Amino acid sequence: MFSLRRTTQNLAQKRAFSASASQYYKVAVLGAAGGIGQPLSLLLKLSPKVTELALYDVRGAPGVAADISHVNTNSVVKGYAPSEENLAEALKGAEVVLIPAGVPRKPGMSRDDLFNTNASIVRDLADATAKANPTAKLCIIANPVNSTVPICAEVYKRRGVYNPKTLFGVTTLDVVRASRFISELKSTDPANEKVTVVGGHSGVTIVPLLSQSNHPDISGEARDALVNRIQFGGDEVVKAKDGAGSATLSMALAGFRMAESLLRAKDGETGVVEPTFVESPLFKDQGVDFFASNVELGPDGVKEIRGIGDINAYEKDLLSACVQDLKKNIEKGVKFVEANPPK
Ligand SMILES: NC(=O)C1=CN([C@@H]2O[C@H](COP(=O)(O)OP(=O)(O)OC[C@H]3O[C@@H](n4cnc5c(N)ncnc54)[C@H](O)[C@@H]3O)[C@@H](O)[C@H]2O)C=CC1
Ligand SMILES: O=C([O-])CC(=O)C(=O)O
Repeated sequence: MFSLRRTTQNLAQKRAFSASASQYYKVAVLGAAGGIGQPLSLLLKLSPKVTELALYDVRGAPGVAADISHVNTNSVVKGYAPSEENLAEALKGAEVVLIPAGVPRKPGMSRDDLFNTNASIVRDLADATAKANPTAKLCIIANPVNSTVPICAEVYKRRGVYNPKTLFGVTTLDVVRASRFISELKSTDPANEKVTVVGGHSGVTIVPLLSQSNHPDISGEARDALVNRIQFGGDEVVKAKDGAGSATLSMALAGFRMAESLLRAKDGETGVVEPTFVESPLFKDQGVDFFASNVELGPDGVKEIRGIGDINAYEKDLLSACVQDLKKNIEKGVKFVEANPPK
C-alpha cells in the first residue's frame, strides 16, 4: 500500500546521503520579490545544494522570504528590506548572486527599450556586489542582457575586481525554448532535444544552430519559422501577458538551471556545460567582446569557452546579423558606465 510517510522518509534519507556527498552554498537573489525572483527563489529553496537563501528587493523581500521559509527543506531563507547595509549583508558569502531586478517589457517594446531604466539598477547592484562579495559568480538576468553584462564588467573594472570567469549573462531560456519548440515540430520528447544557441539574448542576436541539432534536415519555411520563433520567443509571452510583463516562470526554471549548474561545477562535477553570455574570444577580432556560446563550468566559474563548431551558410548569415547588433549593444553598456560611473 502507498505510504506517504515512508516516501517522505525515503526522500529524507536520499537527501541526507546526497548532502554528505556535496557542499552547501549560500545563494543571493536581487529582485527576489518580482515575477522571476519569486519562483526562482522557490526553486532554489528546493535545491539540496543551497544552505542559505538571501532574498533582496526594493520592496517585499521579507514577505517572500517568510513565505518560502516555511517550505520544509533544510536551507535557511532570509529576507532583506532595502538598505545599503542589508544589501551588503545579503551578498556576503554568497557563492552565486542572481540579478533579475529590473523592469520587464510591455507589448511593442524591445529589450533595448528597457535600457534607460535597467542600466542604472544593474550598475548599482553590480557595484554593491563588487564591494561586498567580488568573487561571487554573478548571473545577470535583467534585460537587455547584451548591455547589462558589459555594464557589470565595467563596474567591476572600476573597482579593480573584474574576473571574466565569474560574470555570466543568463541565456539559458533560449536553449530551453529551442528544445521545446523543436520537439513540438518533430513530435519528440524535449528532454532528448539539445539545440545550441549562440550570440546574445535579443531578437536577431539569438542564433540557433539547427544544423548541430538532432534535426539538421529542417529547411525552407519550416526552418525560417522555427528560427524566428526561437529568436522572438520572448515576444510571444509579452504579447500573451498583454501588459502584465514577460516570461517569469520559464525564466525562473532557466535561471535555476544556470545557478544549479554553477554549484554542481563548484562541487567538482565535470562536464557541466551551459550556454551563457560571457567575455569571449570567439568574435573579439570583430570587436565583439561578449558572446554567448556553450561554456564548460568549473569550480572557478568559466572553465572552457566552446567554439561555434561547423555551421552552414544560412547560420553564417544569421551570425553576421547577430554580430552587428551585438557590437552596438555592448558598446552602449560600456559607454553608459563611462558617462554614469557608480558613485
Ligand atoms: N535573461 C532572460 O532570459 C530574461 C530576462 N528577463 C528580464 O528580467 C527582469 C525582471 O523581470 P520580472 O521579474 O518579470 O520583473 P518584475 O517587475 O516582476 O520584478 C522585478 C523586481 O525587481 C525589483 N527591483 C527593481 N529595482 C531594484 C533594485 N534596485 N534592487 C533590488 N530589486 C529591485 C522590483 O521591486 C521587482 O520586484 C526584466 O528586466 C526582464 O526583461 C525576463 C525574462 C527572461
Ligand atoms: O522577452 C523579454 O522581454 C524577456 C526575455 O528576455 C525573454 O523572455 O526571453
